[in-house]
Amino acid sequence: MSAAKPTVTPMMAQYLEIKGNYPEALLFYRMGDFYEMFFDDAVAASEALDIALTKRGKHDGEDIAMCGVPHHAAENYLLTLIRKGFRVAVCEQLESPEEAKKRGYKSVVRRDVVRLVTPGTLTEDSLLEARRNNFLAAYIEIRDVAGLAWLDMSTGDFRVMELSRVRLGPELARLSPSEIVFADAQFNELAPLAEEQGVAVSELGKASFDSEGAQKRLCTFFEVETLDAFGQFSRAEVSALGAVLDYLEITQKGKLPLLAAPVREVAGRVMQIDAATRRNLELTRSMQGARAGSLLGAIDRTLTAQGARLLERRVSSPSCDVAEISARLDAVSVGLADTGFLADTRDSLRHVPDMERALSRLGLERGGPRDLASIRNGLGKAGDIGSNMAKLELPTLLREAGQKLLGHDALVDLLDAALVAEPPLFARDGGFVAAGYDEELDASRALRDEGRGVIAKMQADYAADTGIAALKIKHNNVLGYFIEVTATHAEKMLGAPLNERFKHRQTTANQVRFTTPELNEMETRILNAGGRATEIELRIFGELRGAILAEQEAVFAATGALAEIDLALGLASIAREEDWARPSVDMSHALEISQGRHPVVEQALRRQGSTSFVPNDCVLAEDDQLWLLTGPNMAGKSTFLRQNALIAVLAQMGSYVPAVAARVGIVSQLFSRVGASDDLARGRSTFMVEMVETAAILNQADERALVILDEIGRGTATYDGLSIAWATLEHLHESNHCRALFATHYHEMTQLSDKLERCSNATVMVKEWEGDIIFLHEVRKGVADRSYGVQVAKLAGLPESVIARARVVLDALEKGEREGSAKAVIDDLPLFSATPAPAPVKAKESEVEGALADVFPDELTPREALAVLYELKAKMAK
Ligand SMILES: Nc1ncnc2c1ncn2[C@@H]1O[C@H](COP(=O)(O)OP(=O)(O)OP(=O)(O)O)[C@@H](O)[C@H]1O
Repeated sequence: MSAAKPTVTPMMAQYLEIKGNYPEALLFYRMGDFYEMFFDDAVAASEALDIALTKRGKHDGEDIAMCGVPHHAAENYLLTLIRKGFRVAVCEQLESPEEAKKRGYKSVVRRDVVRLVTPGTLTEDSLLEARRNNFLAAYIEIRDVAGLAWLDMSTGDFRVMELSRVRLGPELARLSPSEIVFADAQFNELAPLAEEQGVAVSELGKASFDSEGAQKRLCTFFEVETLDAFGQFSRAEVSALGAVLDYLEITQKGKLPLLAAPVREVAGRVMQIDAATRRNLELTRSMQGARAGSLLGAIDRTLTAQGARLLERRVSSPSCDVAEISARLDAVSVGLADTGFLADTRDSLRHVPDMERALSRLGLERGGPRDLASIRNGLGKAGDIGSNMAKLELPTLLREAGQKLLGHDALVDLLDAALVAEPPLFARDGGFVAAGYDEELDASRALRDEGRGVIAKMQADYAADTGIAALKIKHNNVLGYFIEVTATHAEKMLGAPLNERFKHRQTTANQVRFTTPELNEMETRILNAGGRATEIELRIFGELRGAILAEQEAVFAATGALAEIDLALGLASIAREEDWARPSVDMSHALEISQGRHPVVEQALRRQGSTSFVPNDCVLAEDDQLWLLTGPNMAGKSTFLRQNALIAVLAQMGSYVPAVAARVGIVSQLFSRVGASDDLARGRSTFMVEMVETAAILNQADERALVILDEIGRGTATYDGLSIAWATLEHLHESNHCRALFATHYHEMTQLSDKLERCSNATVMVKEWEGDIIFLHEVRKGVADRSYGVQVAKLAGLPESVIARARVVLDALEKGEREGSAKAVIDDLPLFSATPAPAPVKAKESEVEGALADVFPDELTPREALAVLYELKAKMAK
């Protein structure tokens, strides 16, 4: 007796075979109008998507878990799954069930995966953030050299650079790709580096990274004999570029997007900023991870998605090239000088859609009629902007950008003539080609619409002939057109003489359905006309798409130019709104900022309606490179430190800066560290993190570096901390020779300025008034007299008894220090409870308080209340 053979249905066999090729991904298996998932995929997806888990048949005697999502709503589900870290293999039906049946009664519909959806390979607007690039990267180490290539598939931007392992983290922080691909042999070692920064990791076999294969792949793709046409690439760079391309081939199943020729980025061309510094300075994300509250959020006045993406790239990668920076600044200055140009151009930019992404979807055969319309509208506006710019005297960057906007008239005219104003999303629905564009289409549409009119007339005639007023002609996908009456009229319709004319088709619970030969004939005519219309529209869609793709390079150039113009004018707008100044950028070692402000804090203070921001100077020069900043807590030390770093970033990205004047000698590396910030996620103690980060600075900072250190050393015991801070400052001065701003609470360190010739002291001023402190937020050369920590604690609402006790302990400690033995004095201190609470310092009653004491609000009329308010305000002003 043989054991019952496990039965696998042909469909399940097909499923298992396809799934076997994509073990890492969830398989979306198309069945009719649904994508179904089975087995473990179903369990994982139902949990991630919060949808019902059901069963379908058995496999090896076990129930098969199943869940599904409707095909038309798949994008939303895909988004959720990708966000939750899944990859999804989309498996479609490649033929209709009828076609399958022709091959034999039991044939299963042919299916295969048409696309592997991963975080780095998205192109749909609904799956992407419009204002951010979505990069896919590949990294490979070949001996001591590594190559990093990255690509935004939705815009076609393709870049590569050579680097060493230590630079991988900082570069990932700069680019923040969504996904990175490593070679399988290096995967385990490298994946944690990327995952630490929230980048999804994927692996590819050795062959994908093989430099010879990669070279061939790239040449074939770009249709060139050798890559030299694009520049000189090292082996590692070619490998990384080739791997990106291979990953696209694998995930897109051969349908490759439009890619710009690869551009080599040279190390040293942009300011190096590591991950911790980016976080700390909140360049593109605030500490909470949002765009709002970051430098990027505060300065973004761009109006197009492509402009916003360019802005983020610029903020992330400030330039080190003086000529490039000046060219960008020239462009911004035009926007400030010519307000008419600024306003007109920005009005047009407001209507420019995301052409970059529309173009890449069209390239991938994923586009729809709206993408055609985006190109039409975008190029149309581009033409307006371009011809306006052609009339003006403009600096090089804007002049060249303006030229790229022109010359698209033929394409715009074609699209204008062919498309309706607001086309539908999907080509298959038809209705996007404008009337009058194609004669045959117009004729088919007329026939189809006429047919619909004839049906309406038929319904009226049948109702009259049968005497059944409620008779209707309806349509569904199963029966096509049919005549429907309620069950109450069934007898009449089924009996003579009507049964001669009306053929019964279906009886449902409440209705009976019929047809007639005339109706059948009409239906065929309508279907043919409708089908023909759709066919023609799809053909026209293909032609329009072809016409756009034939000019893809010029269209890409136009989108790039629009981004550049939008960015320059966006920066001009913020400079105007916030009264910023044009920085002078040169190759000196200066950082001279006159009346600088912190762009984000200044805006926040204004929003809160509190005091206005106090501007401050910072003058670092060849002979005064290090400022040691002391001052009470809350005085504004951190704000001052950061604002100077941000001004350097802004200046070098080509923006005006929040200051009255600024001179920035190119900063090649920017470091910013704050003492004792927690990094529990990485499992390192606070102090350890602080030291690891400080070590990185001391080992790397060169003469062009700008280093911002905020209370380094505070994470450990006082004397250890002081010693480390001391030695760090000495090292910066003696070995790194870089510019640095160093904030500390260790007043002992202020003596260092006597010893270190290029180091000086600065302090943030406060005023003491009747036992309280008033923050002036003014930075001056000199030394803070003390910390005022106790006063700040009082402001924070520490209990009065604790404040009093702290004062006593502080006095004793200071006295001990003066007398050389803190311990002896502390031993003499009476215990907490024994300390008599000193009488609270009674502040003198102010004039306003005196006047207020005499006011009884309940007895005032509104007018009197207003008068009192004016009076009080006048007293305050005295
Ligand atoms: N120049 C300024 N003008 C107006 N307000 C300021 C200025 N600088 C700082 N502030 C305000 O003071 C607050 C404290 O500033 P900041 O955190 O820089 O102080 P700090 O000296 O670094 O304090 P701590 O030593 O406690 O870290 C800020 O949140 C800001 O609202």
